[in-house]
Amino acid sequence: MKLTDSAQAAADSAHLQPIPPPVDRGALRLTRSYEALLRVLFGLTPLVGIVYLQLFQSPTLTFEHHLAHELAIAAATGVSAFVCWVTWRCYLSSGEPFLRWLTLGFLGFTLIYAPHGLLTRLADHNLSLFLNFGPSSRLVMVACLLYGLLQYGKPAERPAEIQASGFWRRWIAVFVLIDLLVIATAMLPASAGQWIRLPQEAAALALALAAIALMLWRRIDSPLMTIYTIALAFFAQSSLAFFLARPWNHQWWMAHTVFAAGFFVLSFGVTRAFHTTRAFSLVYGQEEMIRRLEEANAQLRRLAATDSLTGASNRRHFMERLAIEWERARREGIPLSLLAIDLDHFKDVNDEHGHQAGDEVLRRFVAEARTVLRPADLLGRTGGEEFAVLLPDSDAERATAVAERLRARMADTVQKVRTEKPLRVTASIGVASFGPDGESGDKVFRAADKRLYKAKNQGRNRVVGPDGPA
Ligand SMILES: Nc1nc2c(ncn2[C@@H]2O[C@H](COP(=O)(O)OP(=O)(O)OP(=O)(O)O)[C@@H](O)[C@H]2O)c(=O)[nH]1
Repeated sequence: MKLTDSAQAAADSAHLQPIPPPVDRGALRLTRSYEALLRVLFGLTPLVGIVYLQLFQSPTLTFEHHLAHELAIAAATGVSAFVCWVTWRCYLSSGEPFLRWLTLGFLGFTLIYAPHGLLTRLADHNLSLFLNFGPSSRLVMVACLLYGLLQYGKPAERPAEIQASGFWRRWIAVFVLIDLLVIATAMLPASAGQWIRLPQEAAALALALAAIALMLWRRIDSPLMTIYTIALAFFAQSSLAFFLARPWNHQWWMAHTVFAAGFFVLSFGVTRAFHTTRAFSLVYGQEEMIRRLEEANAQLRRLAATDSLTGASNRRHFMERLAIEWERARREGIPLSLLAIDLDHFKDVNDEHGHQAGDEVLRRFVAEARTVLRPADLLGRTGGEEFAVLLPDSDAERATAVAERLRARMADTVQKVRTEKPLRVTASIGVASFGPDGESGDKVFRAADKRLYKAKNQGRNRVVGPDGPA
């Protein structure tokens, strides 16, 4: 990647190490593939533990410890309530629709998961009442994460309006209703418990896999969304482990741990967003950041070089280019010429038709001039209604011919610029060349200006070159 001039200058002035030059394509492809593999391997790490326990755990080994479970669920609920609040703050700040659904996912999880801890002691009497809050909370959360993903990249919305519409209240009511539903279904015969728990676990697993597939399909790979995918992979594997587990056995505890790990990874992403842009889609990777900085730099340089009214080069940029082109012309022994242009009786346009009409005439002049000039020629606005053209690789004769074409184009152009009557604005042009008229930009400019005023004095709407009127 080439470091732009201004980025280089900024790096130099701050005594920073410049960005290293690009590495060869082969090495880049290899390291990128390895990085992709690392993500996959890291995302699938829990699977090793899950498969190991499935193959080798003793069916009689369990760890039934109610207090440990209560403490773990209390901590999980507390952390998820906190992360829900941070996500909500991000949403309020950025209005990113994705964050609305992420907040909702955490909110649903918190409200539905809490009774799972609170009712631990009932495990011996009604297993479903204790157990089934878990799969319901995971299913709700993953469904919100998937729906949020469908909202990813959509334009920001107004959080205050969403709040006023009763969105949050409605959903809190839905989550409380789900809690009541879990309680109601727990009253069914004990054998029904598994038929309620397992399909939910399977659905949570399927939705998490669908979300991962969607991420890959949409090729979303910003740093925070990579974290999001890894969290989804962990949630999917925790649902798998819960599916395979029996209450209190090691696979069951393993499933809790895998879910917690996914949760921690995701909440790390949330705090990253909170500390930076408060929008998941606006936290960029380093490579993208550098590309965006370079684009912004280029845009700034373009703006700094351009006259905002007409789009022609401004005086400063024109003079800079003049020095560069003159240096090149001298080195390579090629001709270089300059036109000094002034619109005729422009004051009258302003006085009779207004300043806005005058502005339009200036813009129109630049548009017309561009149709006459080559891409290599540089058109600059050097004053109010004064312009100049730098003509590389053109001697006085050729430059005079270009000037004449430009003059004729203006004289033939009838302008309809917010005026009742169409008007015609002509131009007077002075031509000078580097070498015959001087060896510096100043001298050549003065020569062209002198001829321009000669053109004015001779009646305007004409071109004066080194040999007199064209
Ligand atoms: N609309 C508009 N007018 C401008 C702008 N910059 C300068 N002018 C006007 O351009 C006019 C220049 O007038 P003069 O220098 O007297 O020249 P002129 O009327 O063109 O007469 P000659 O050059 O002698 O043909 C002034 O009225 C300025 O106010 C601009 O950006 N927009």
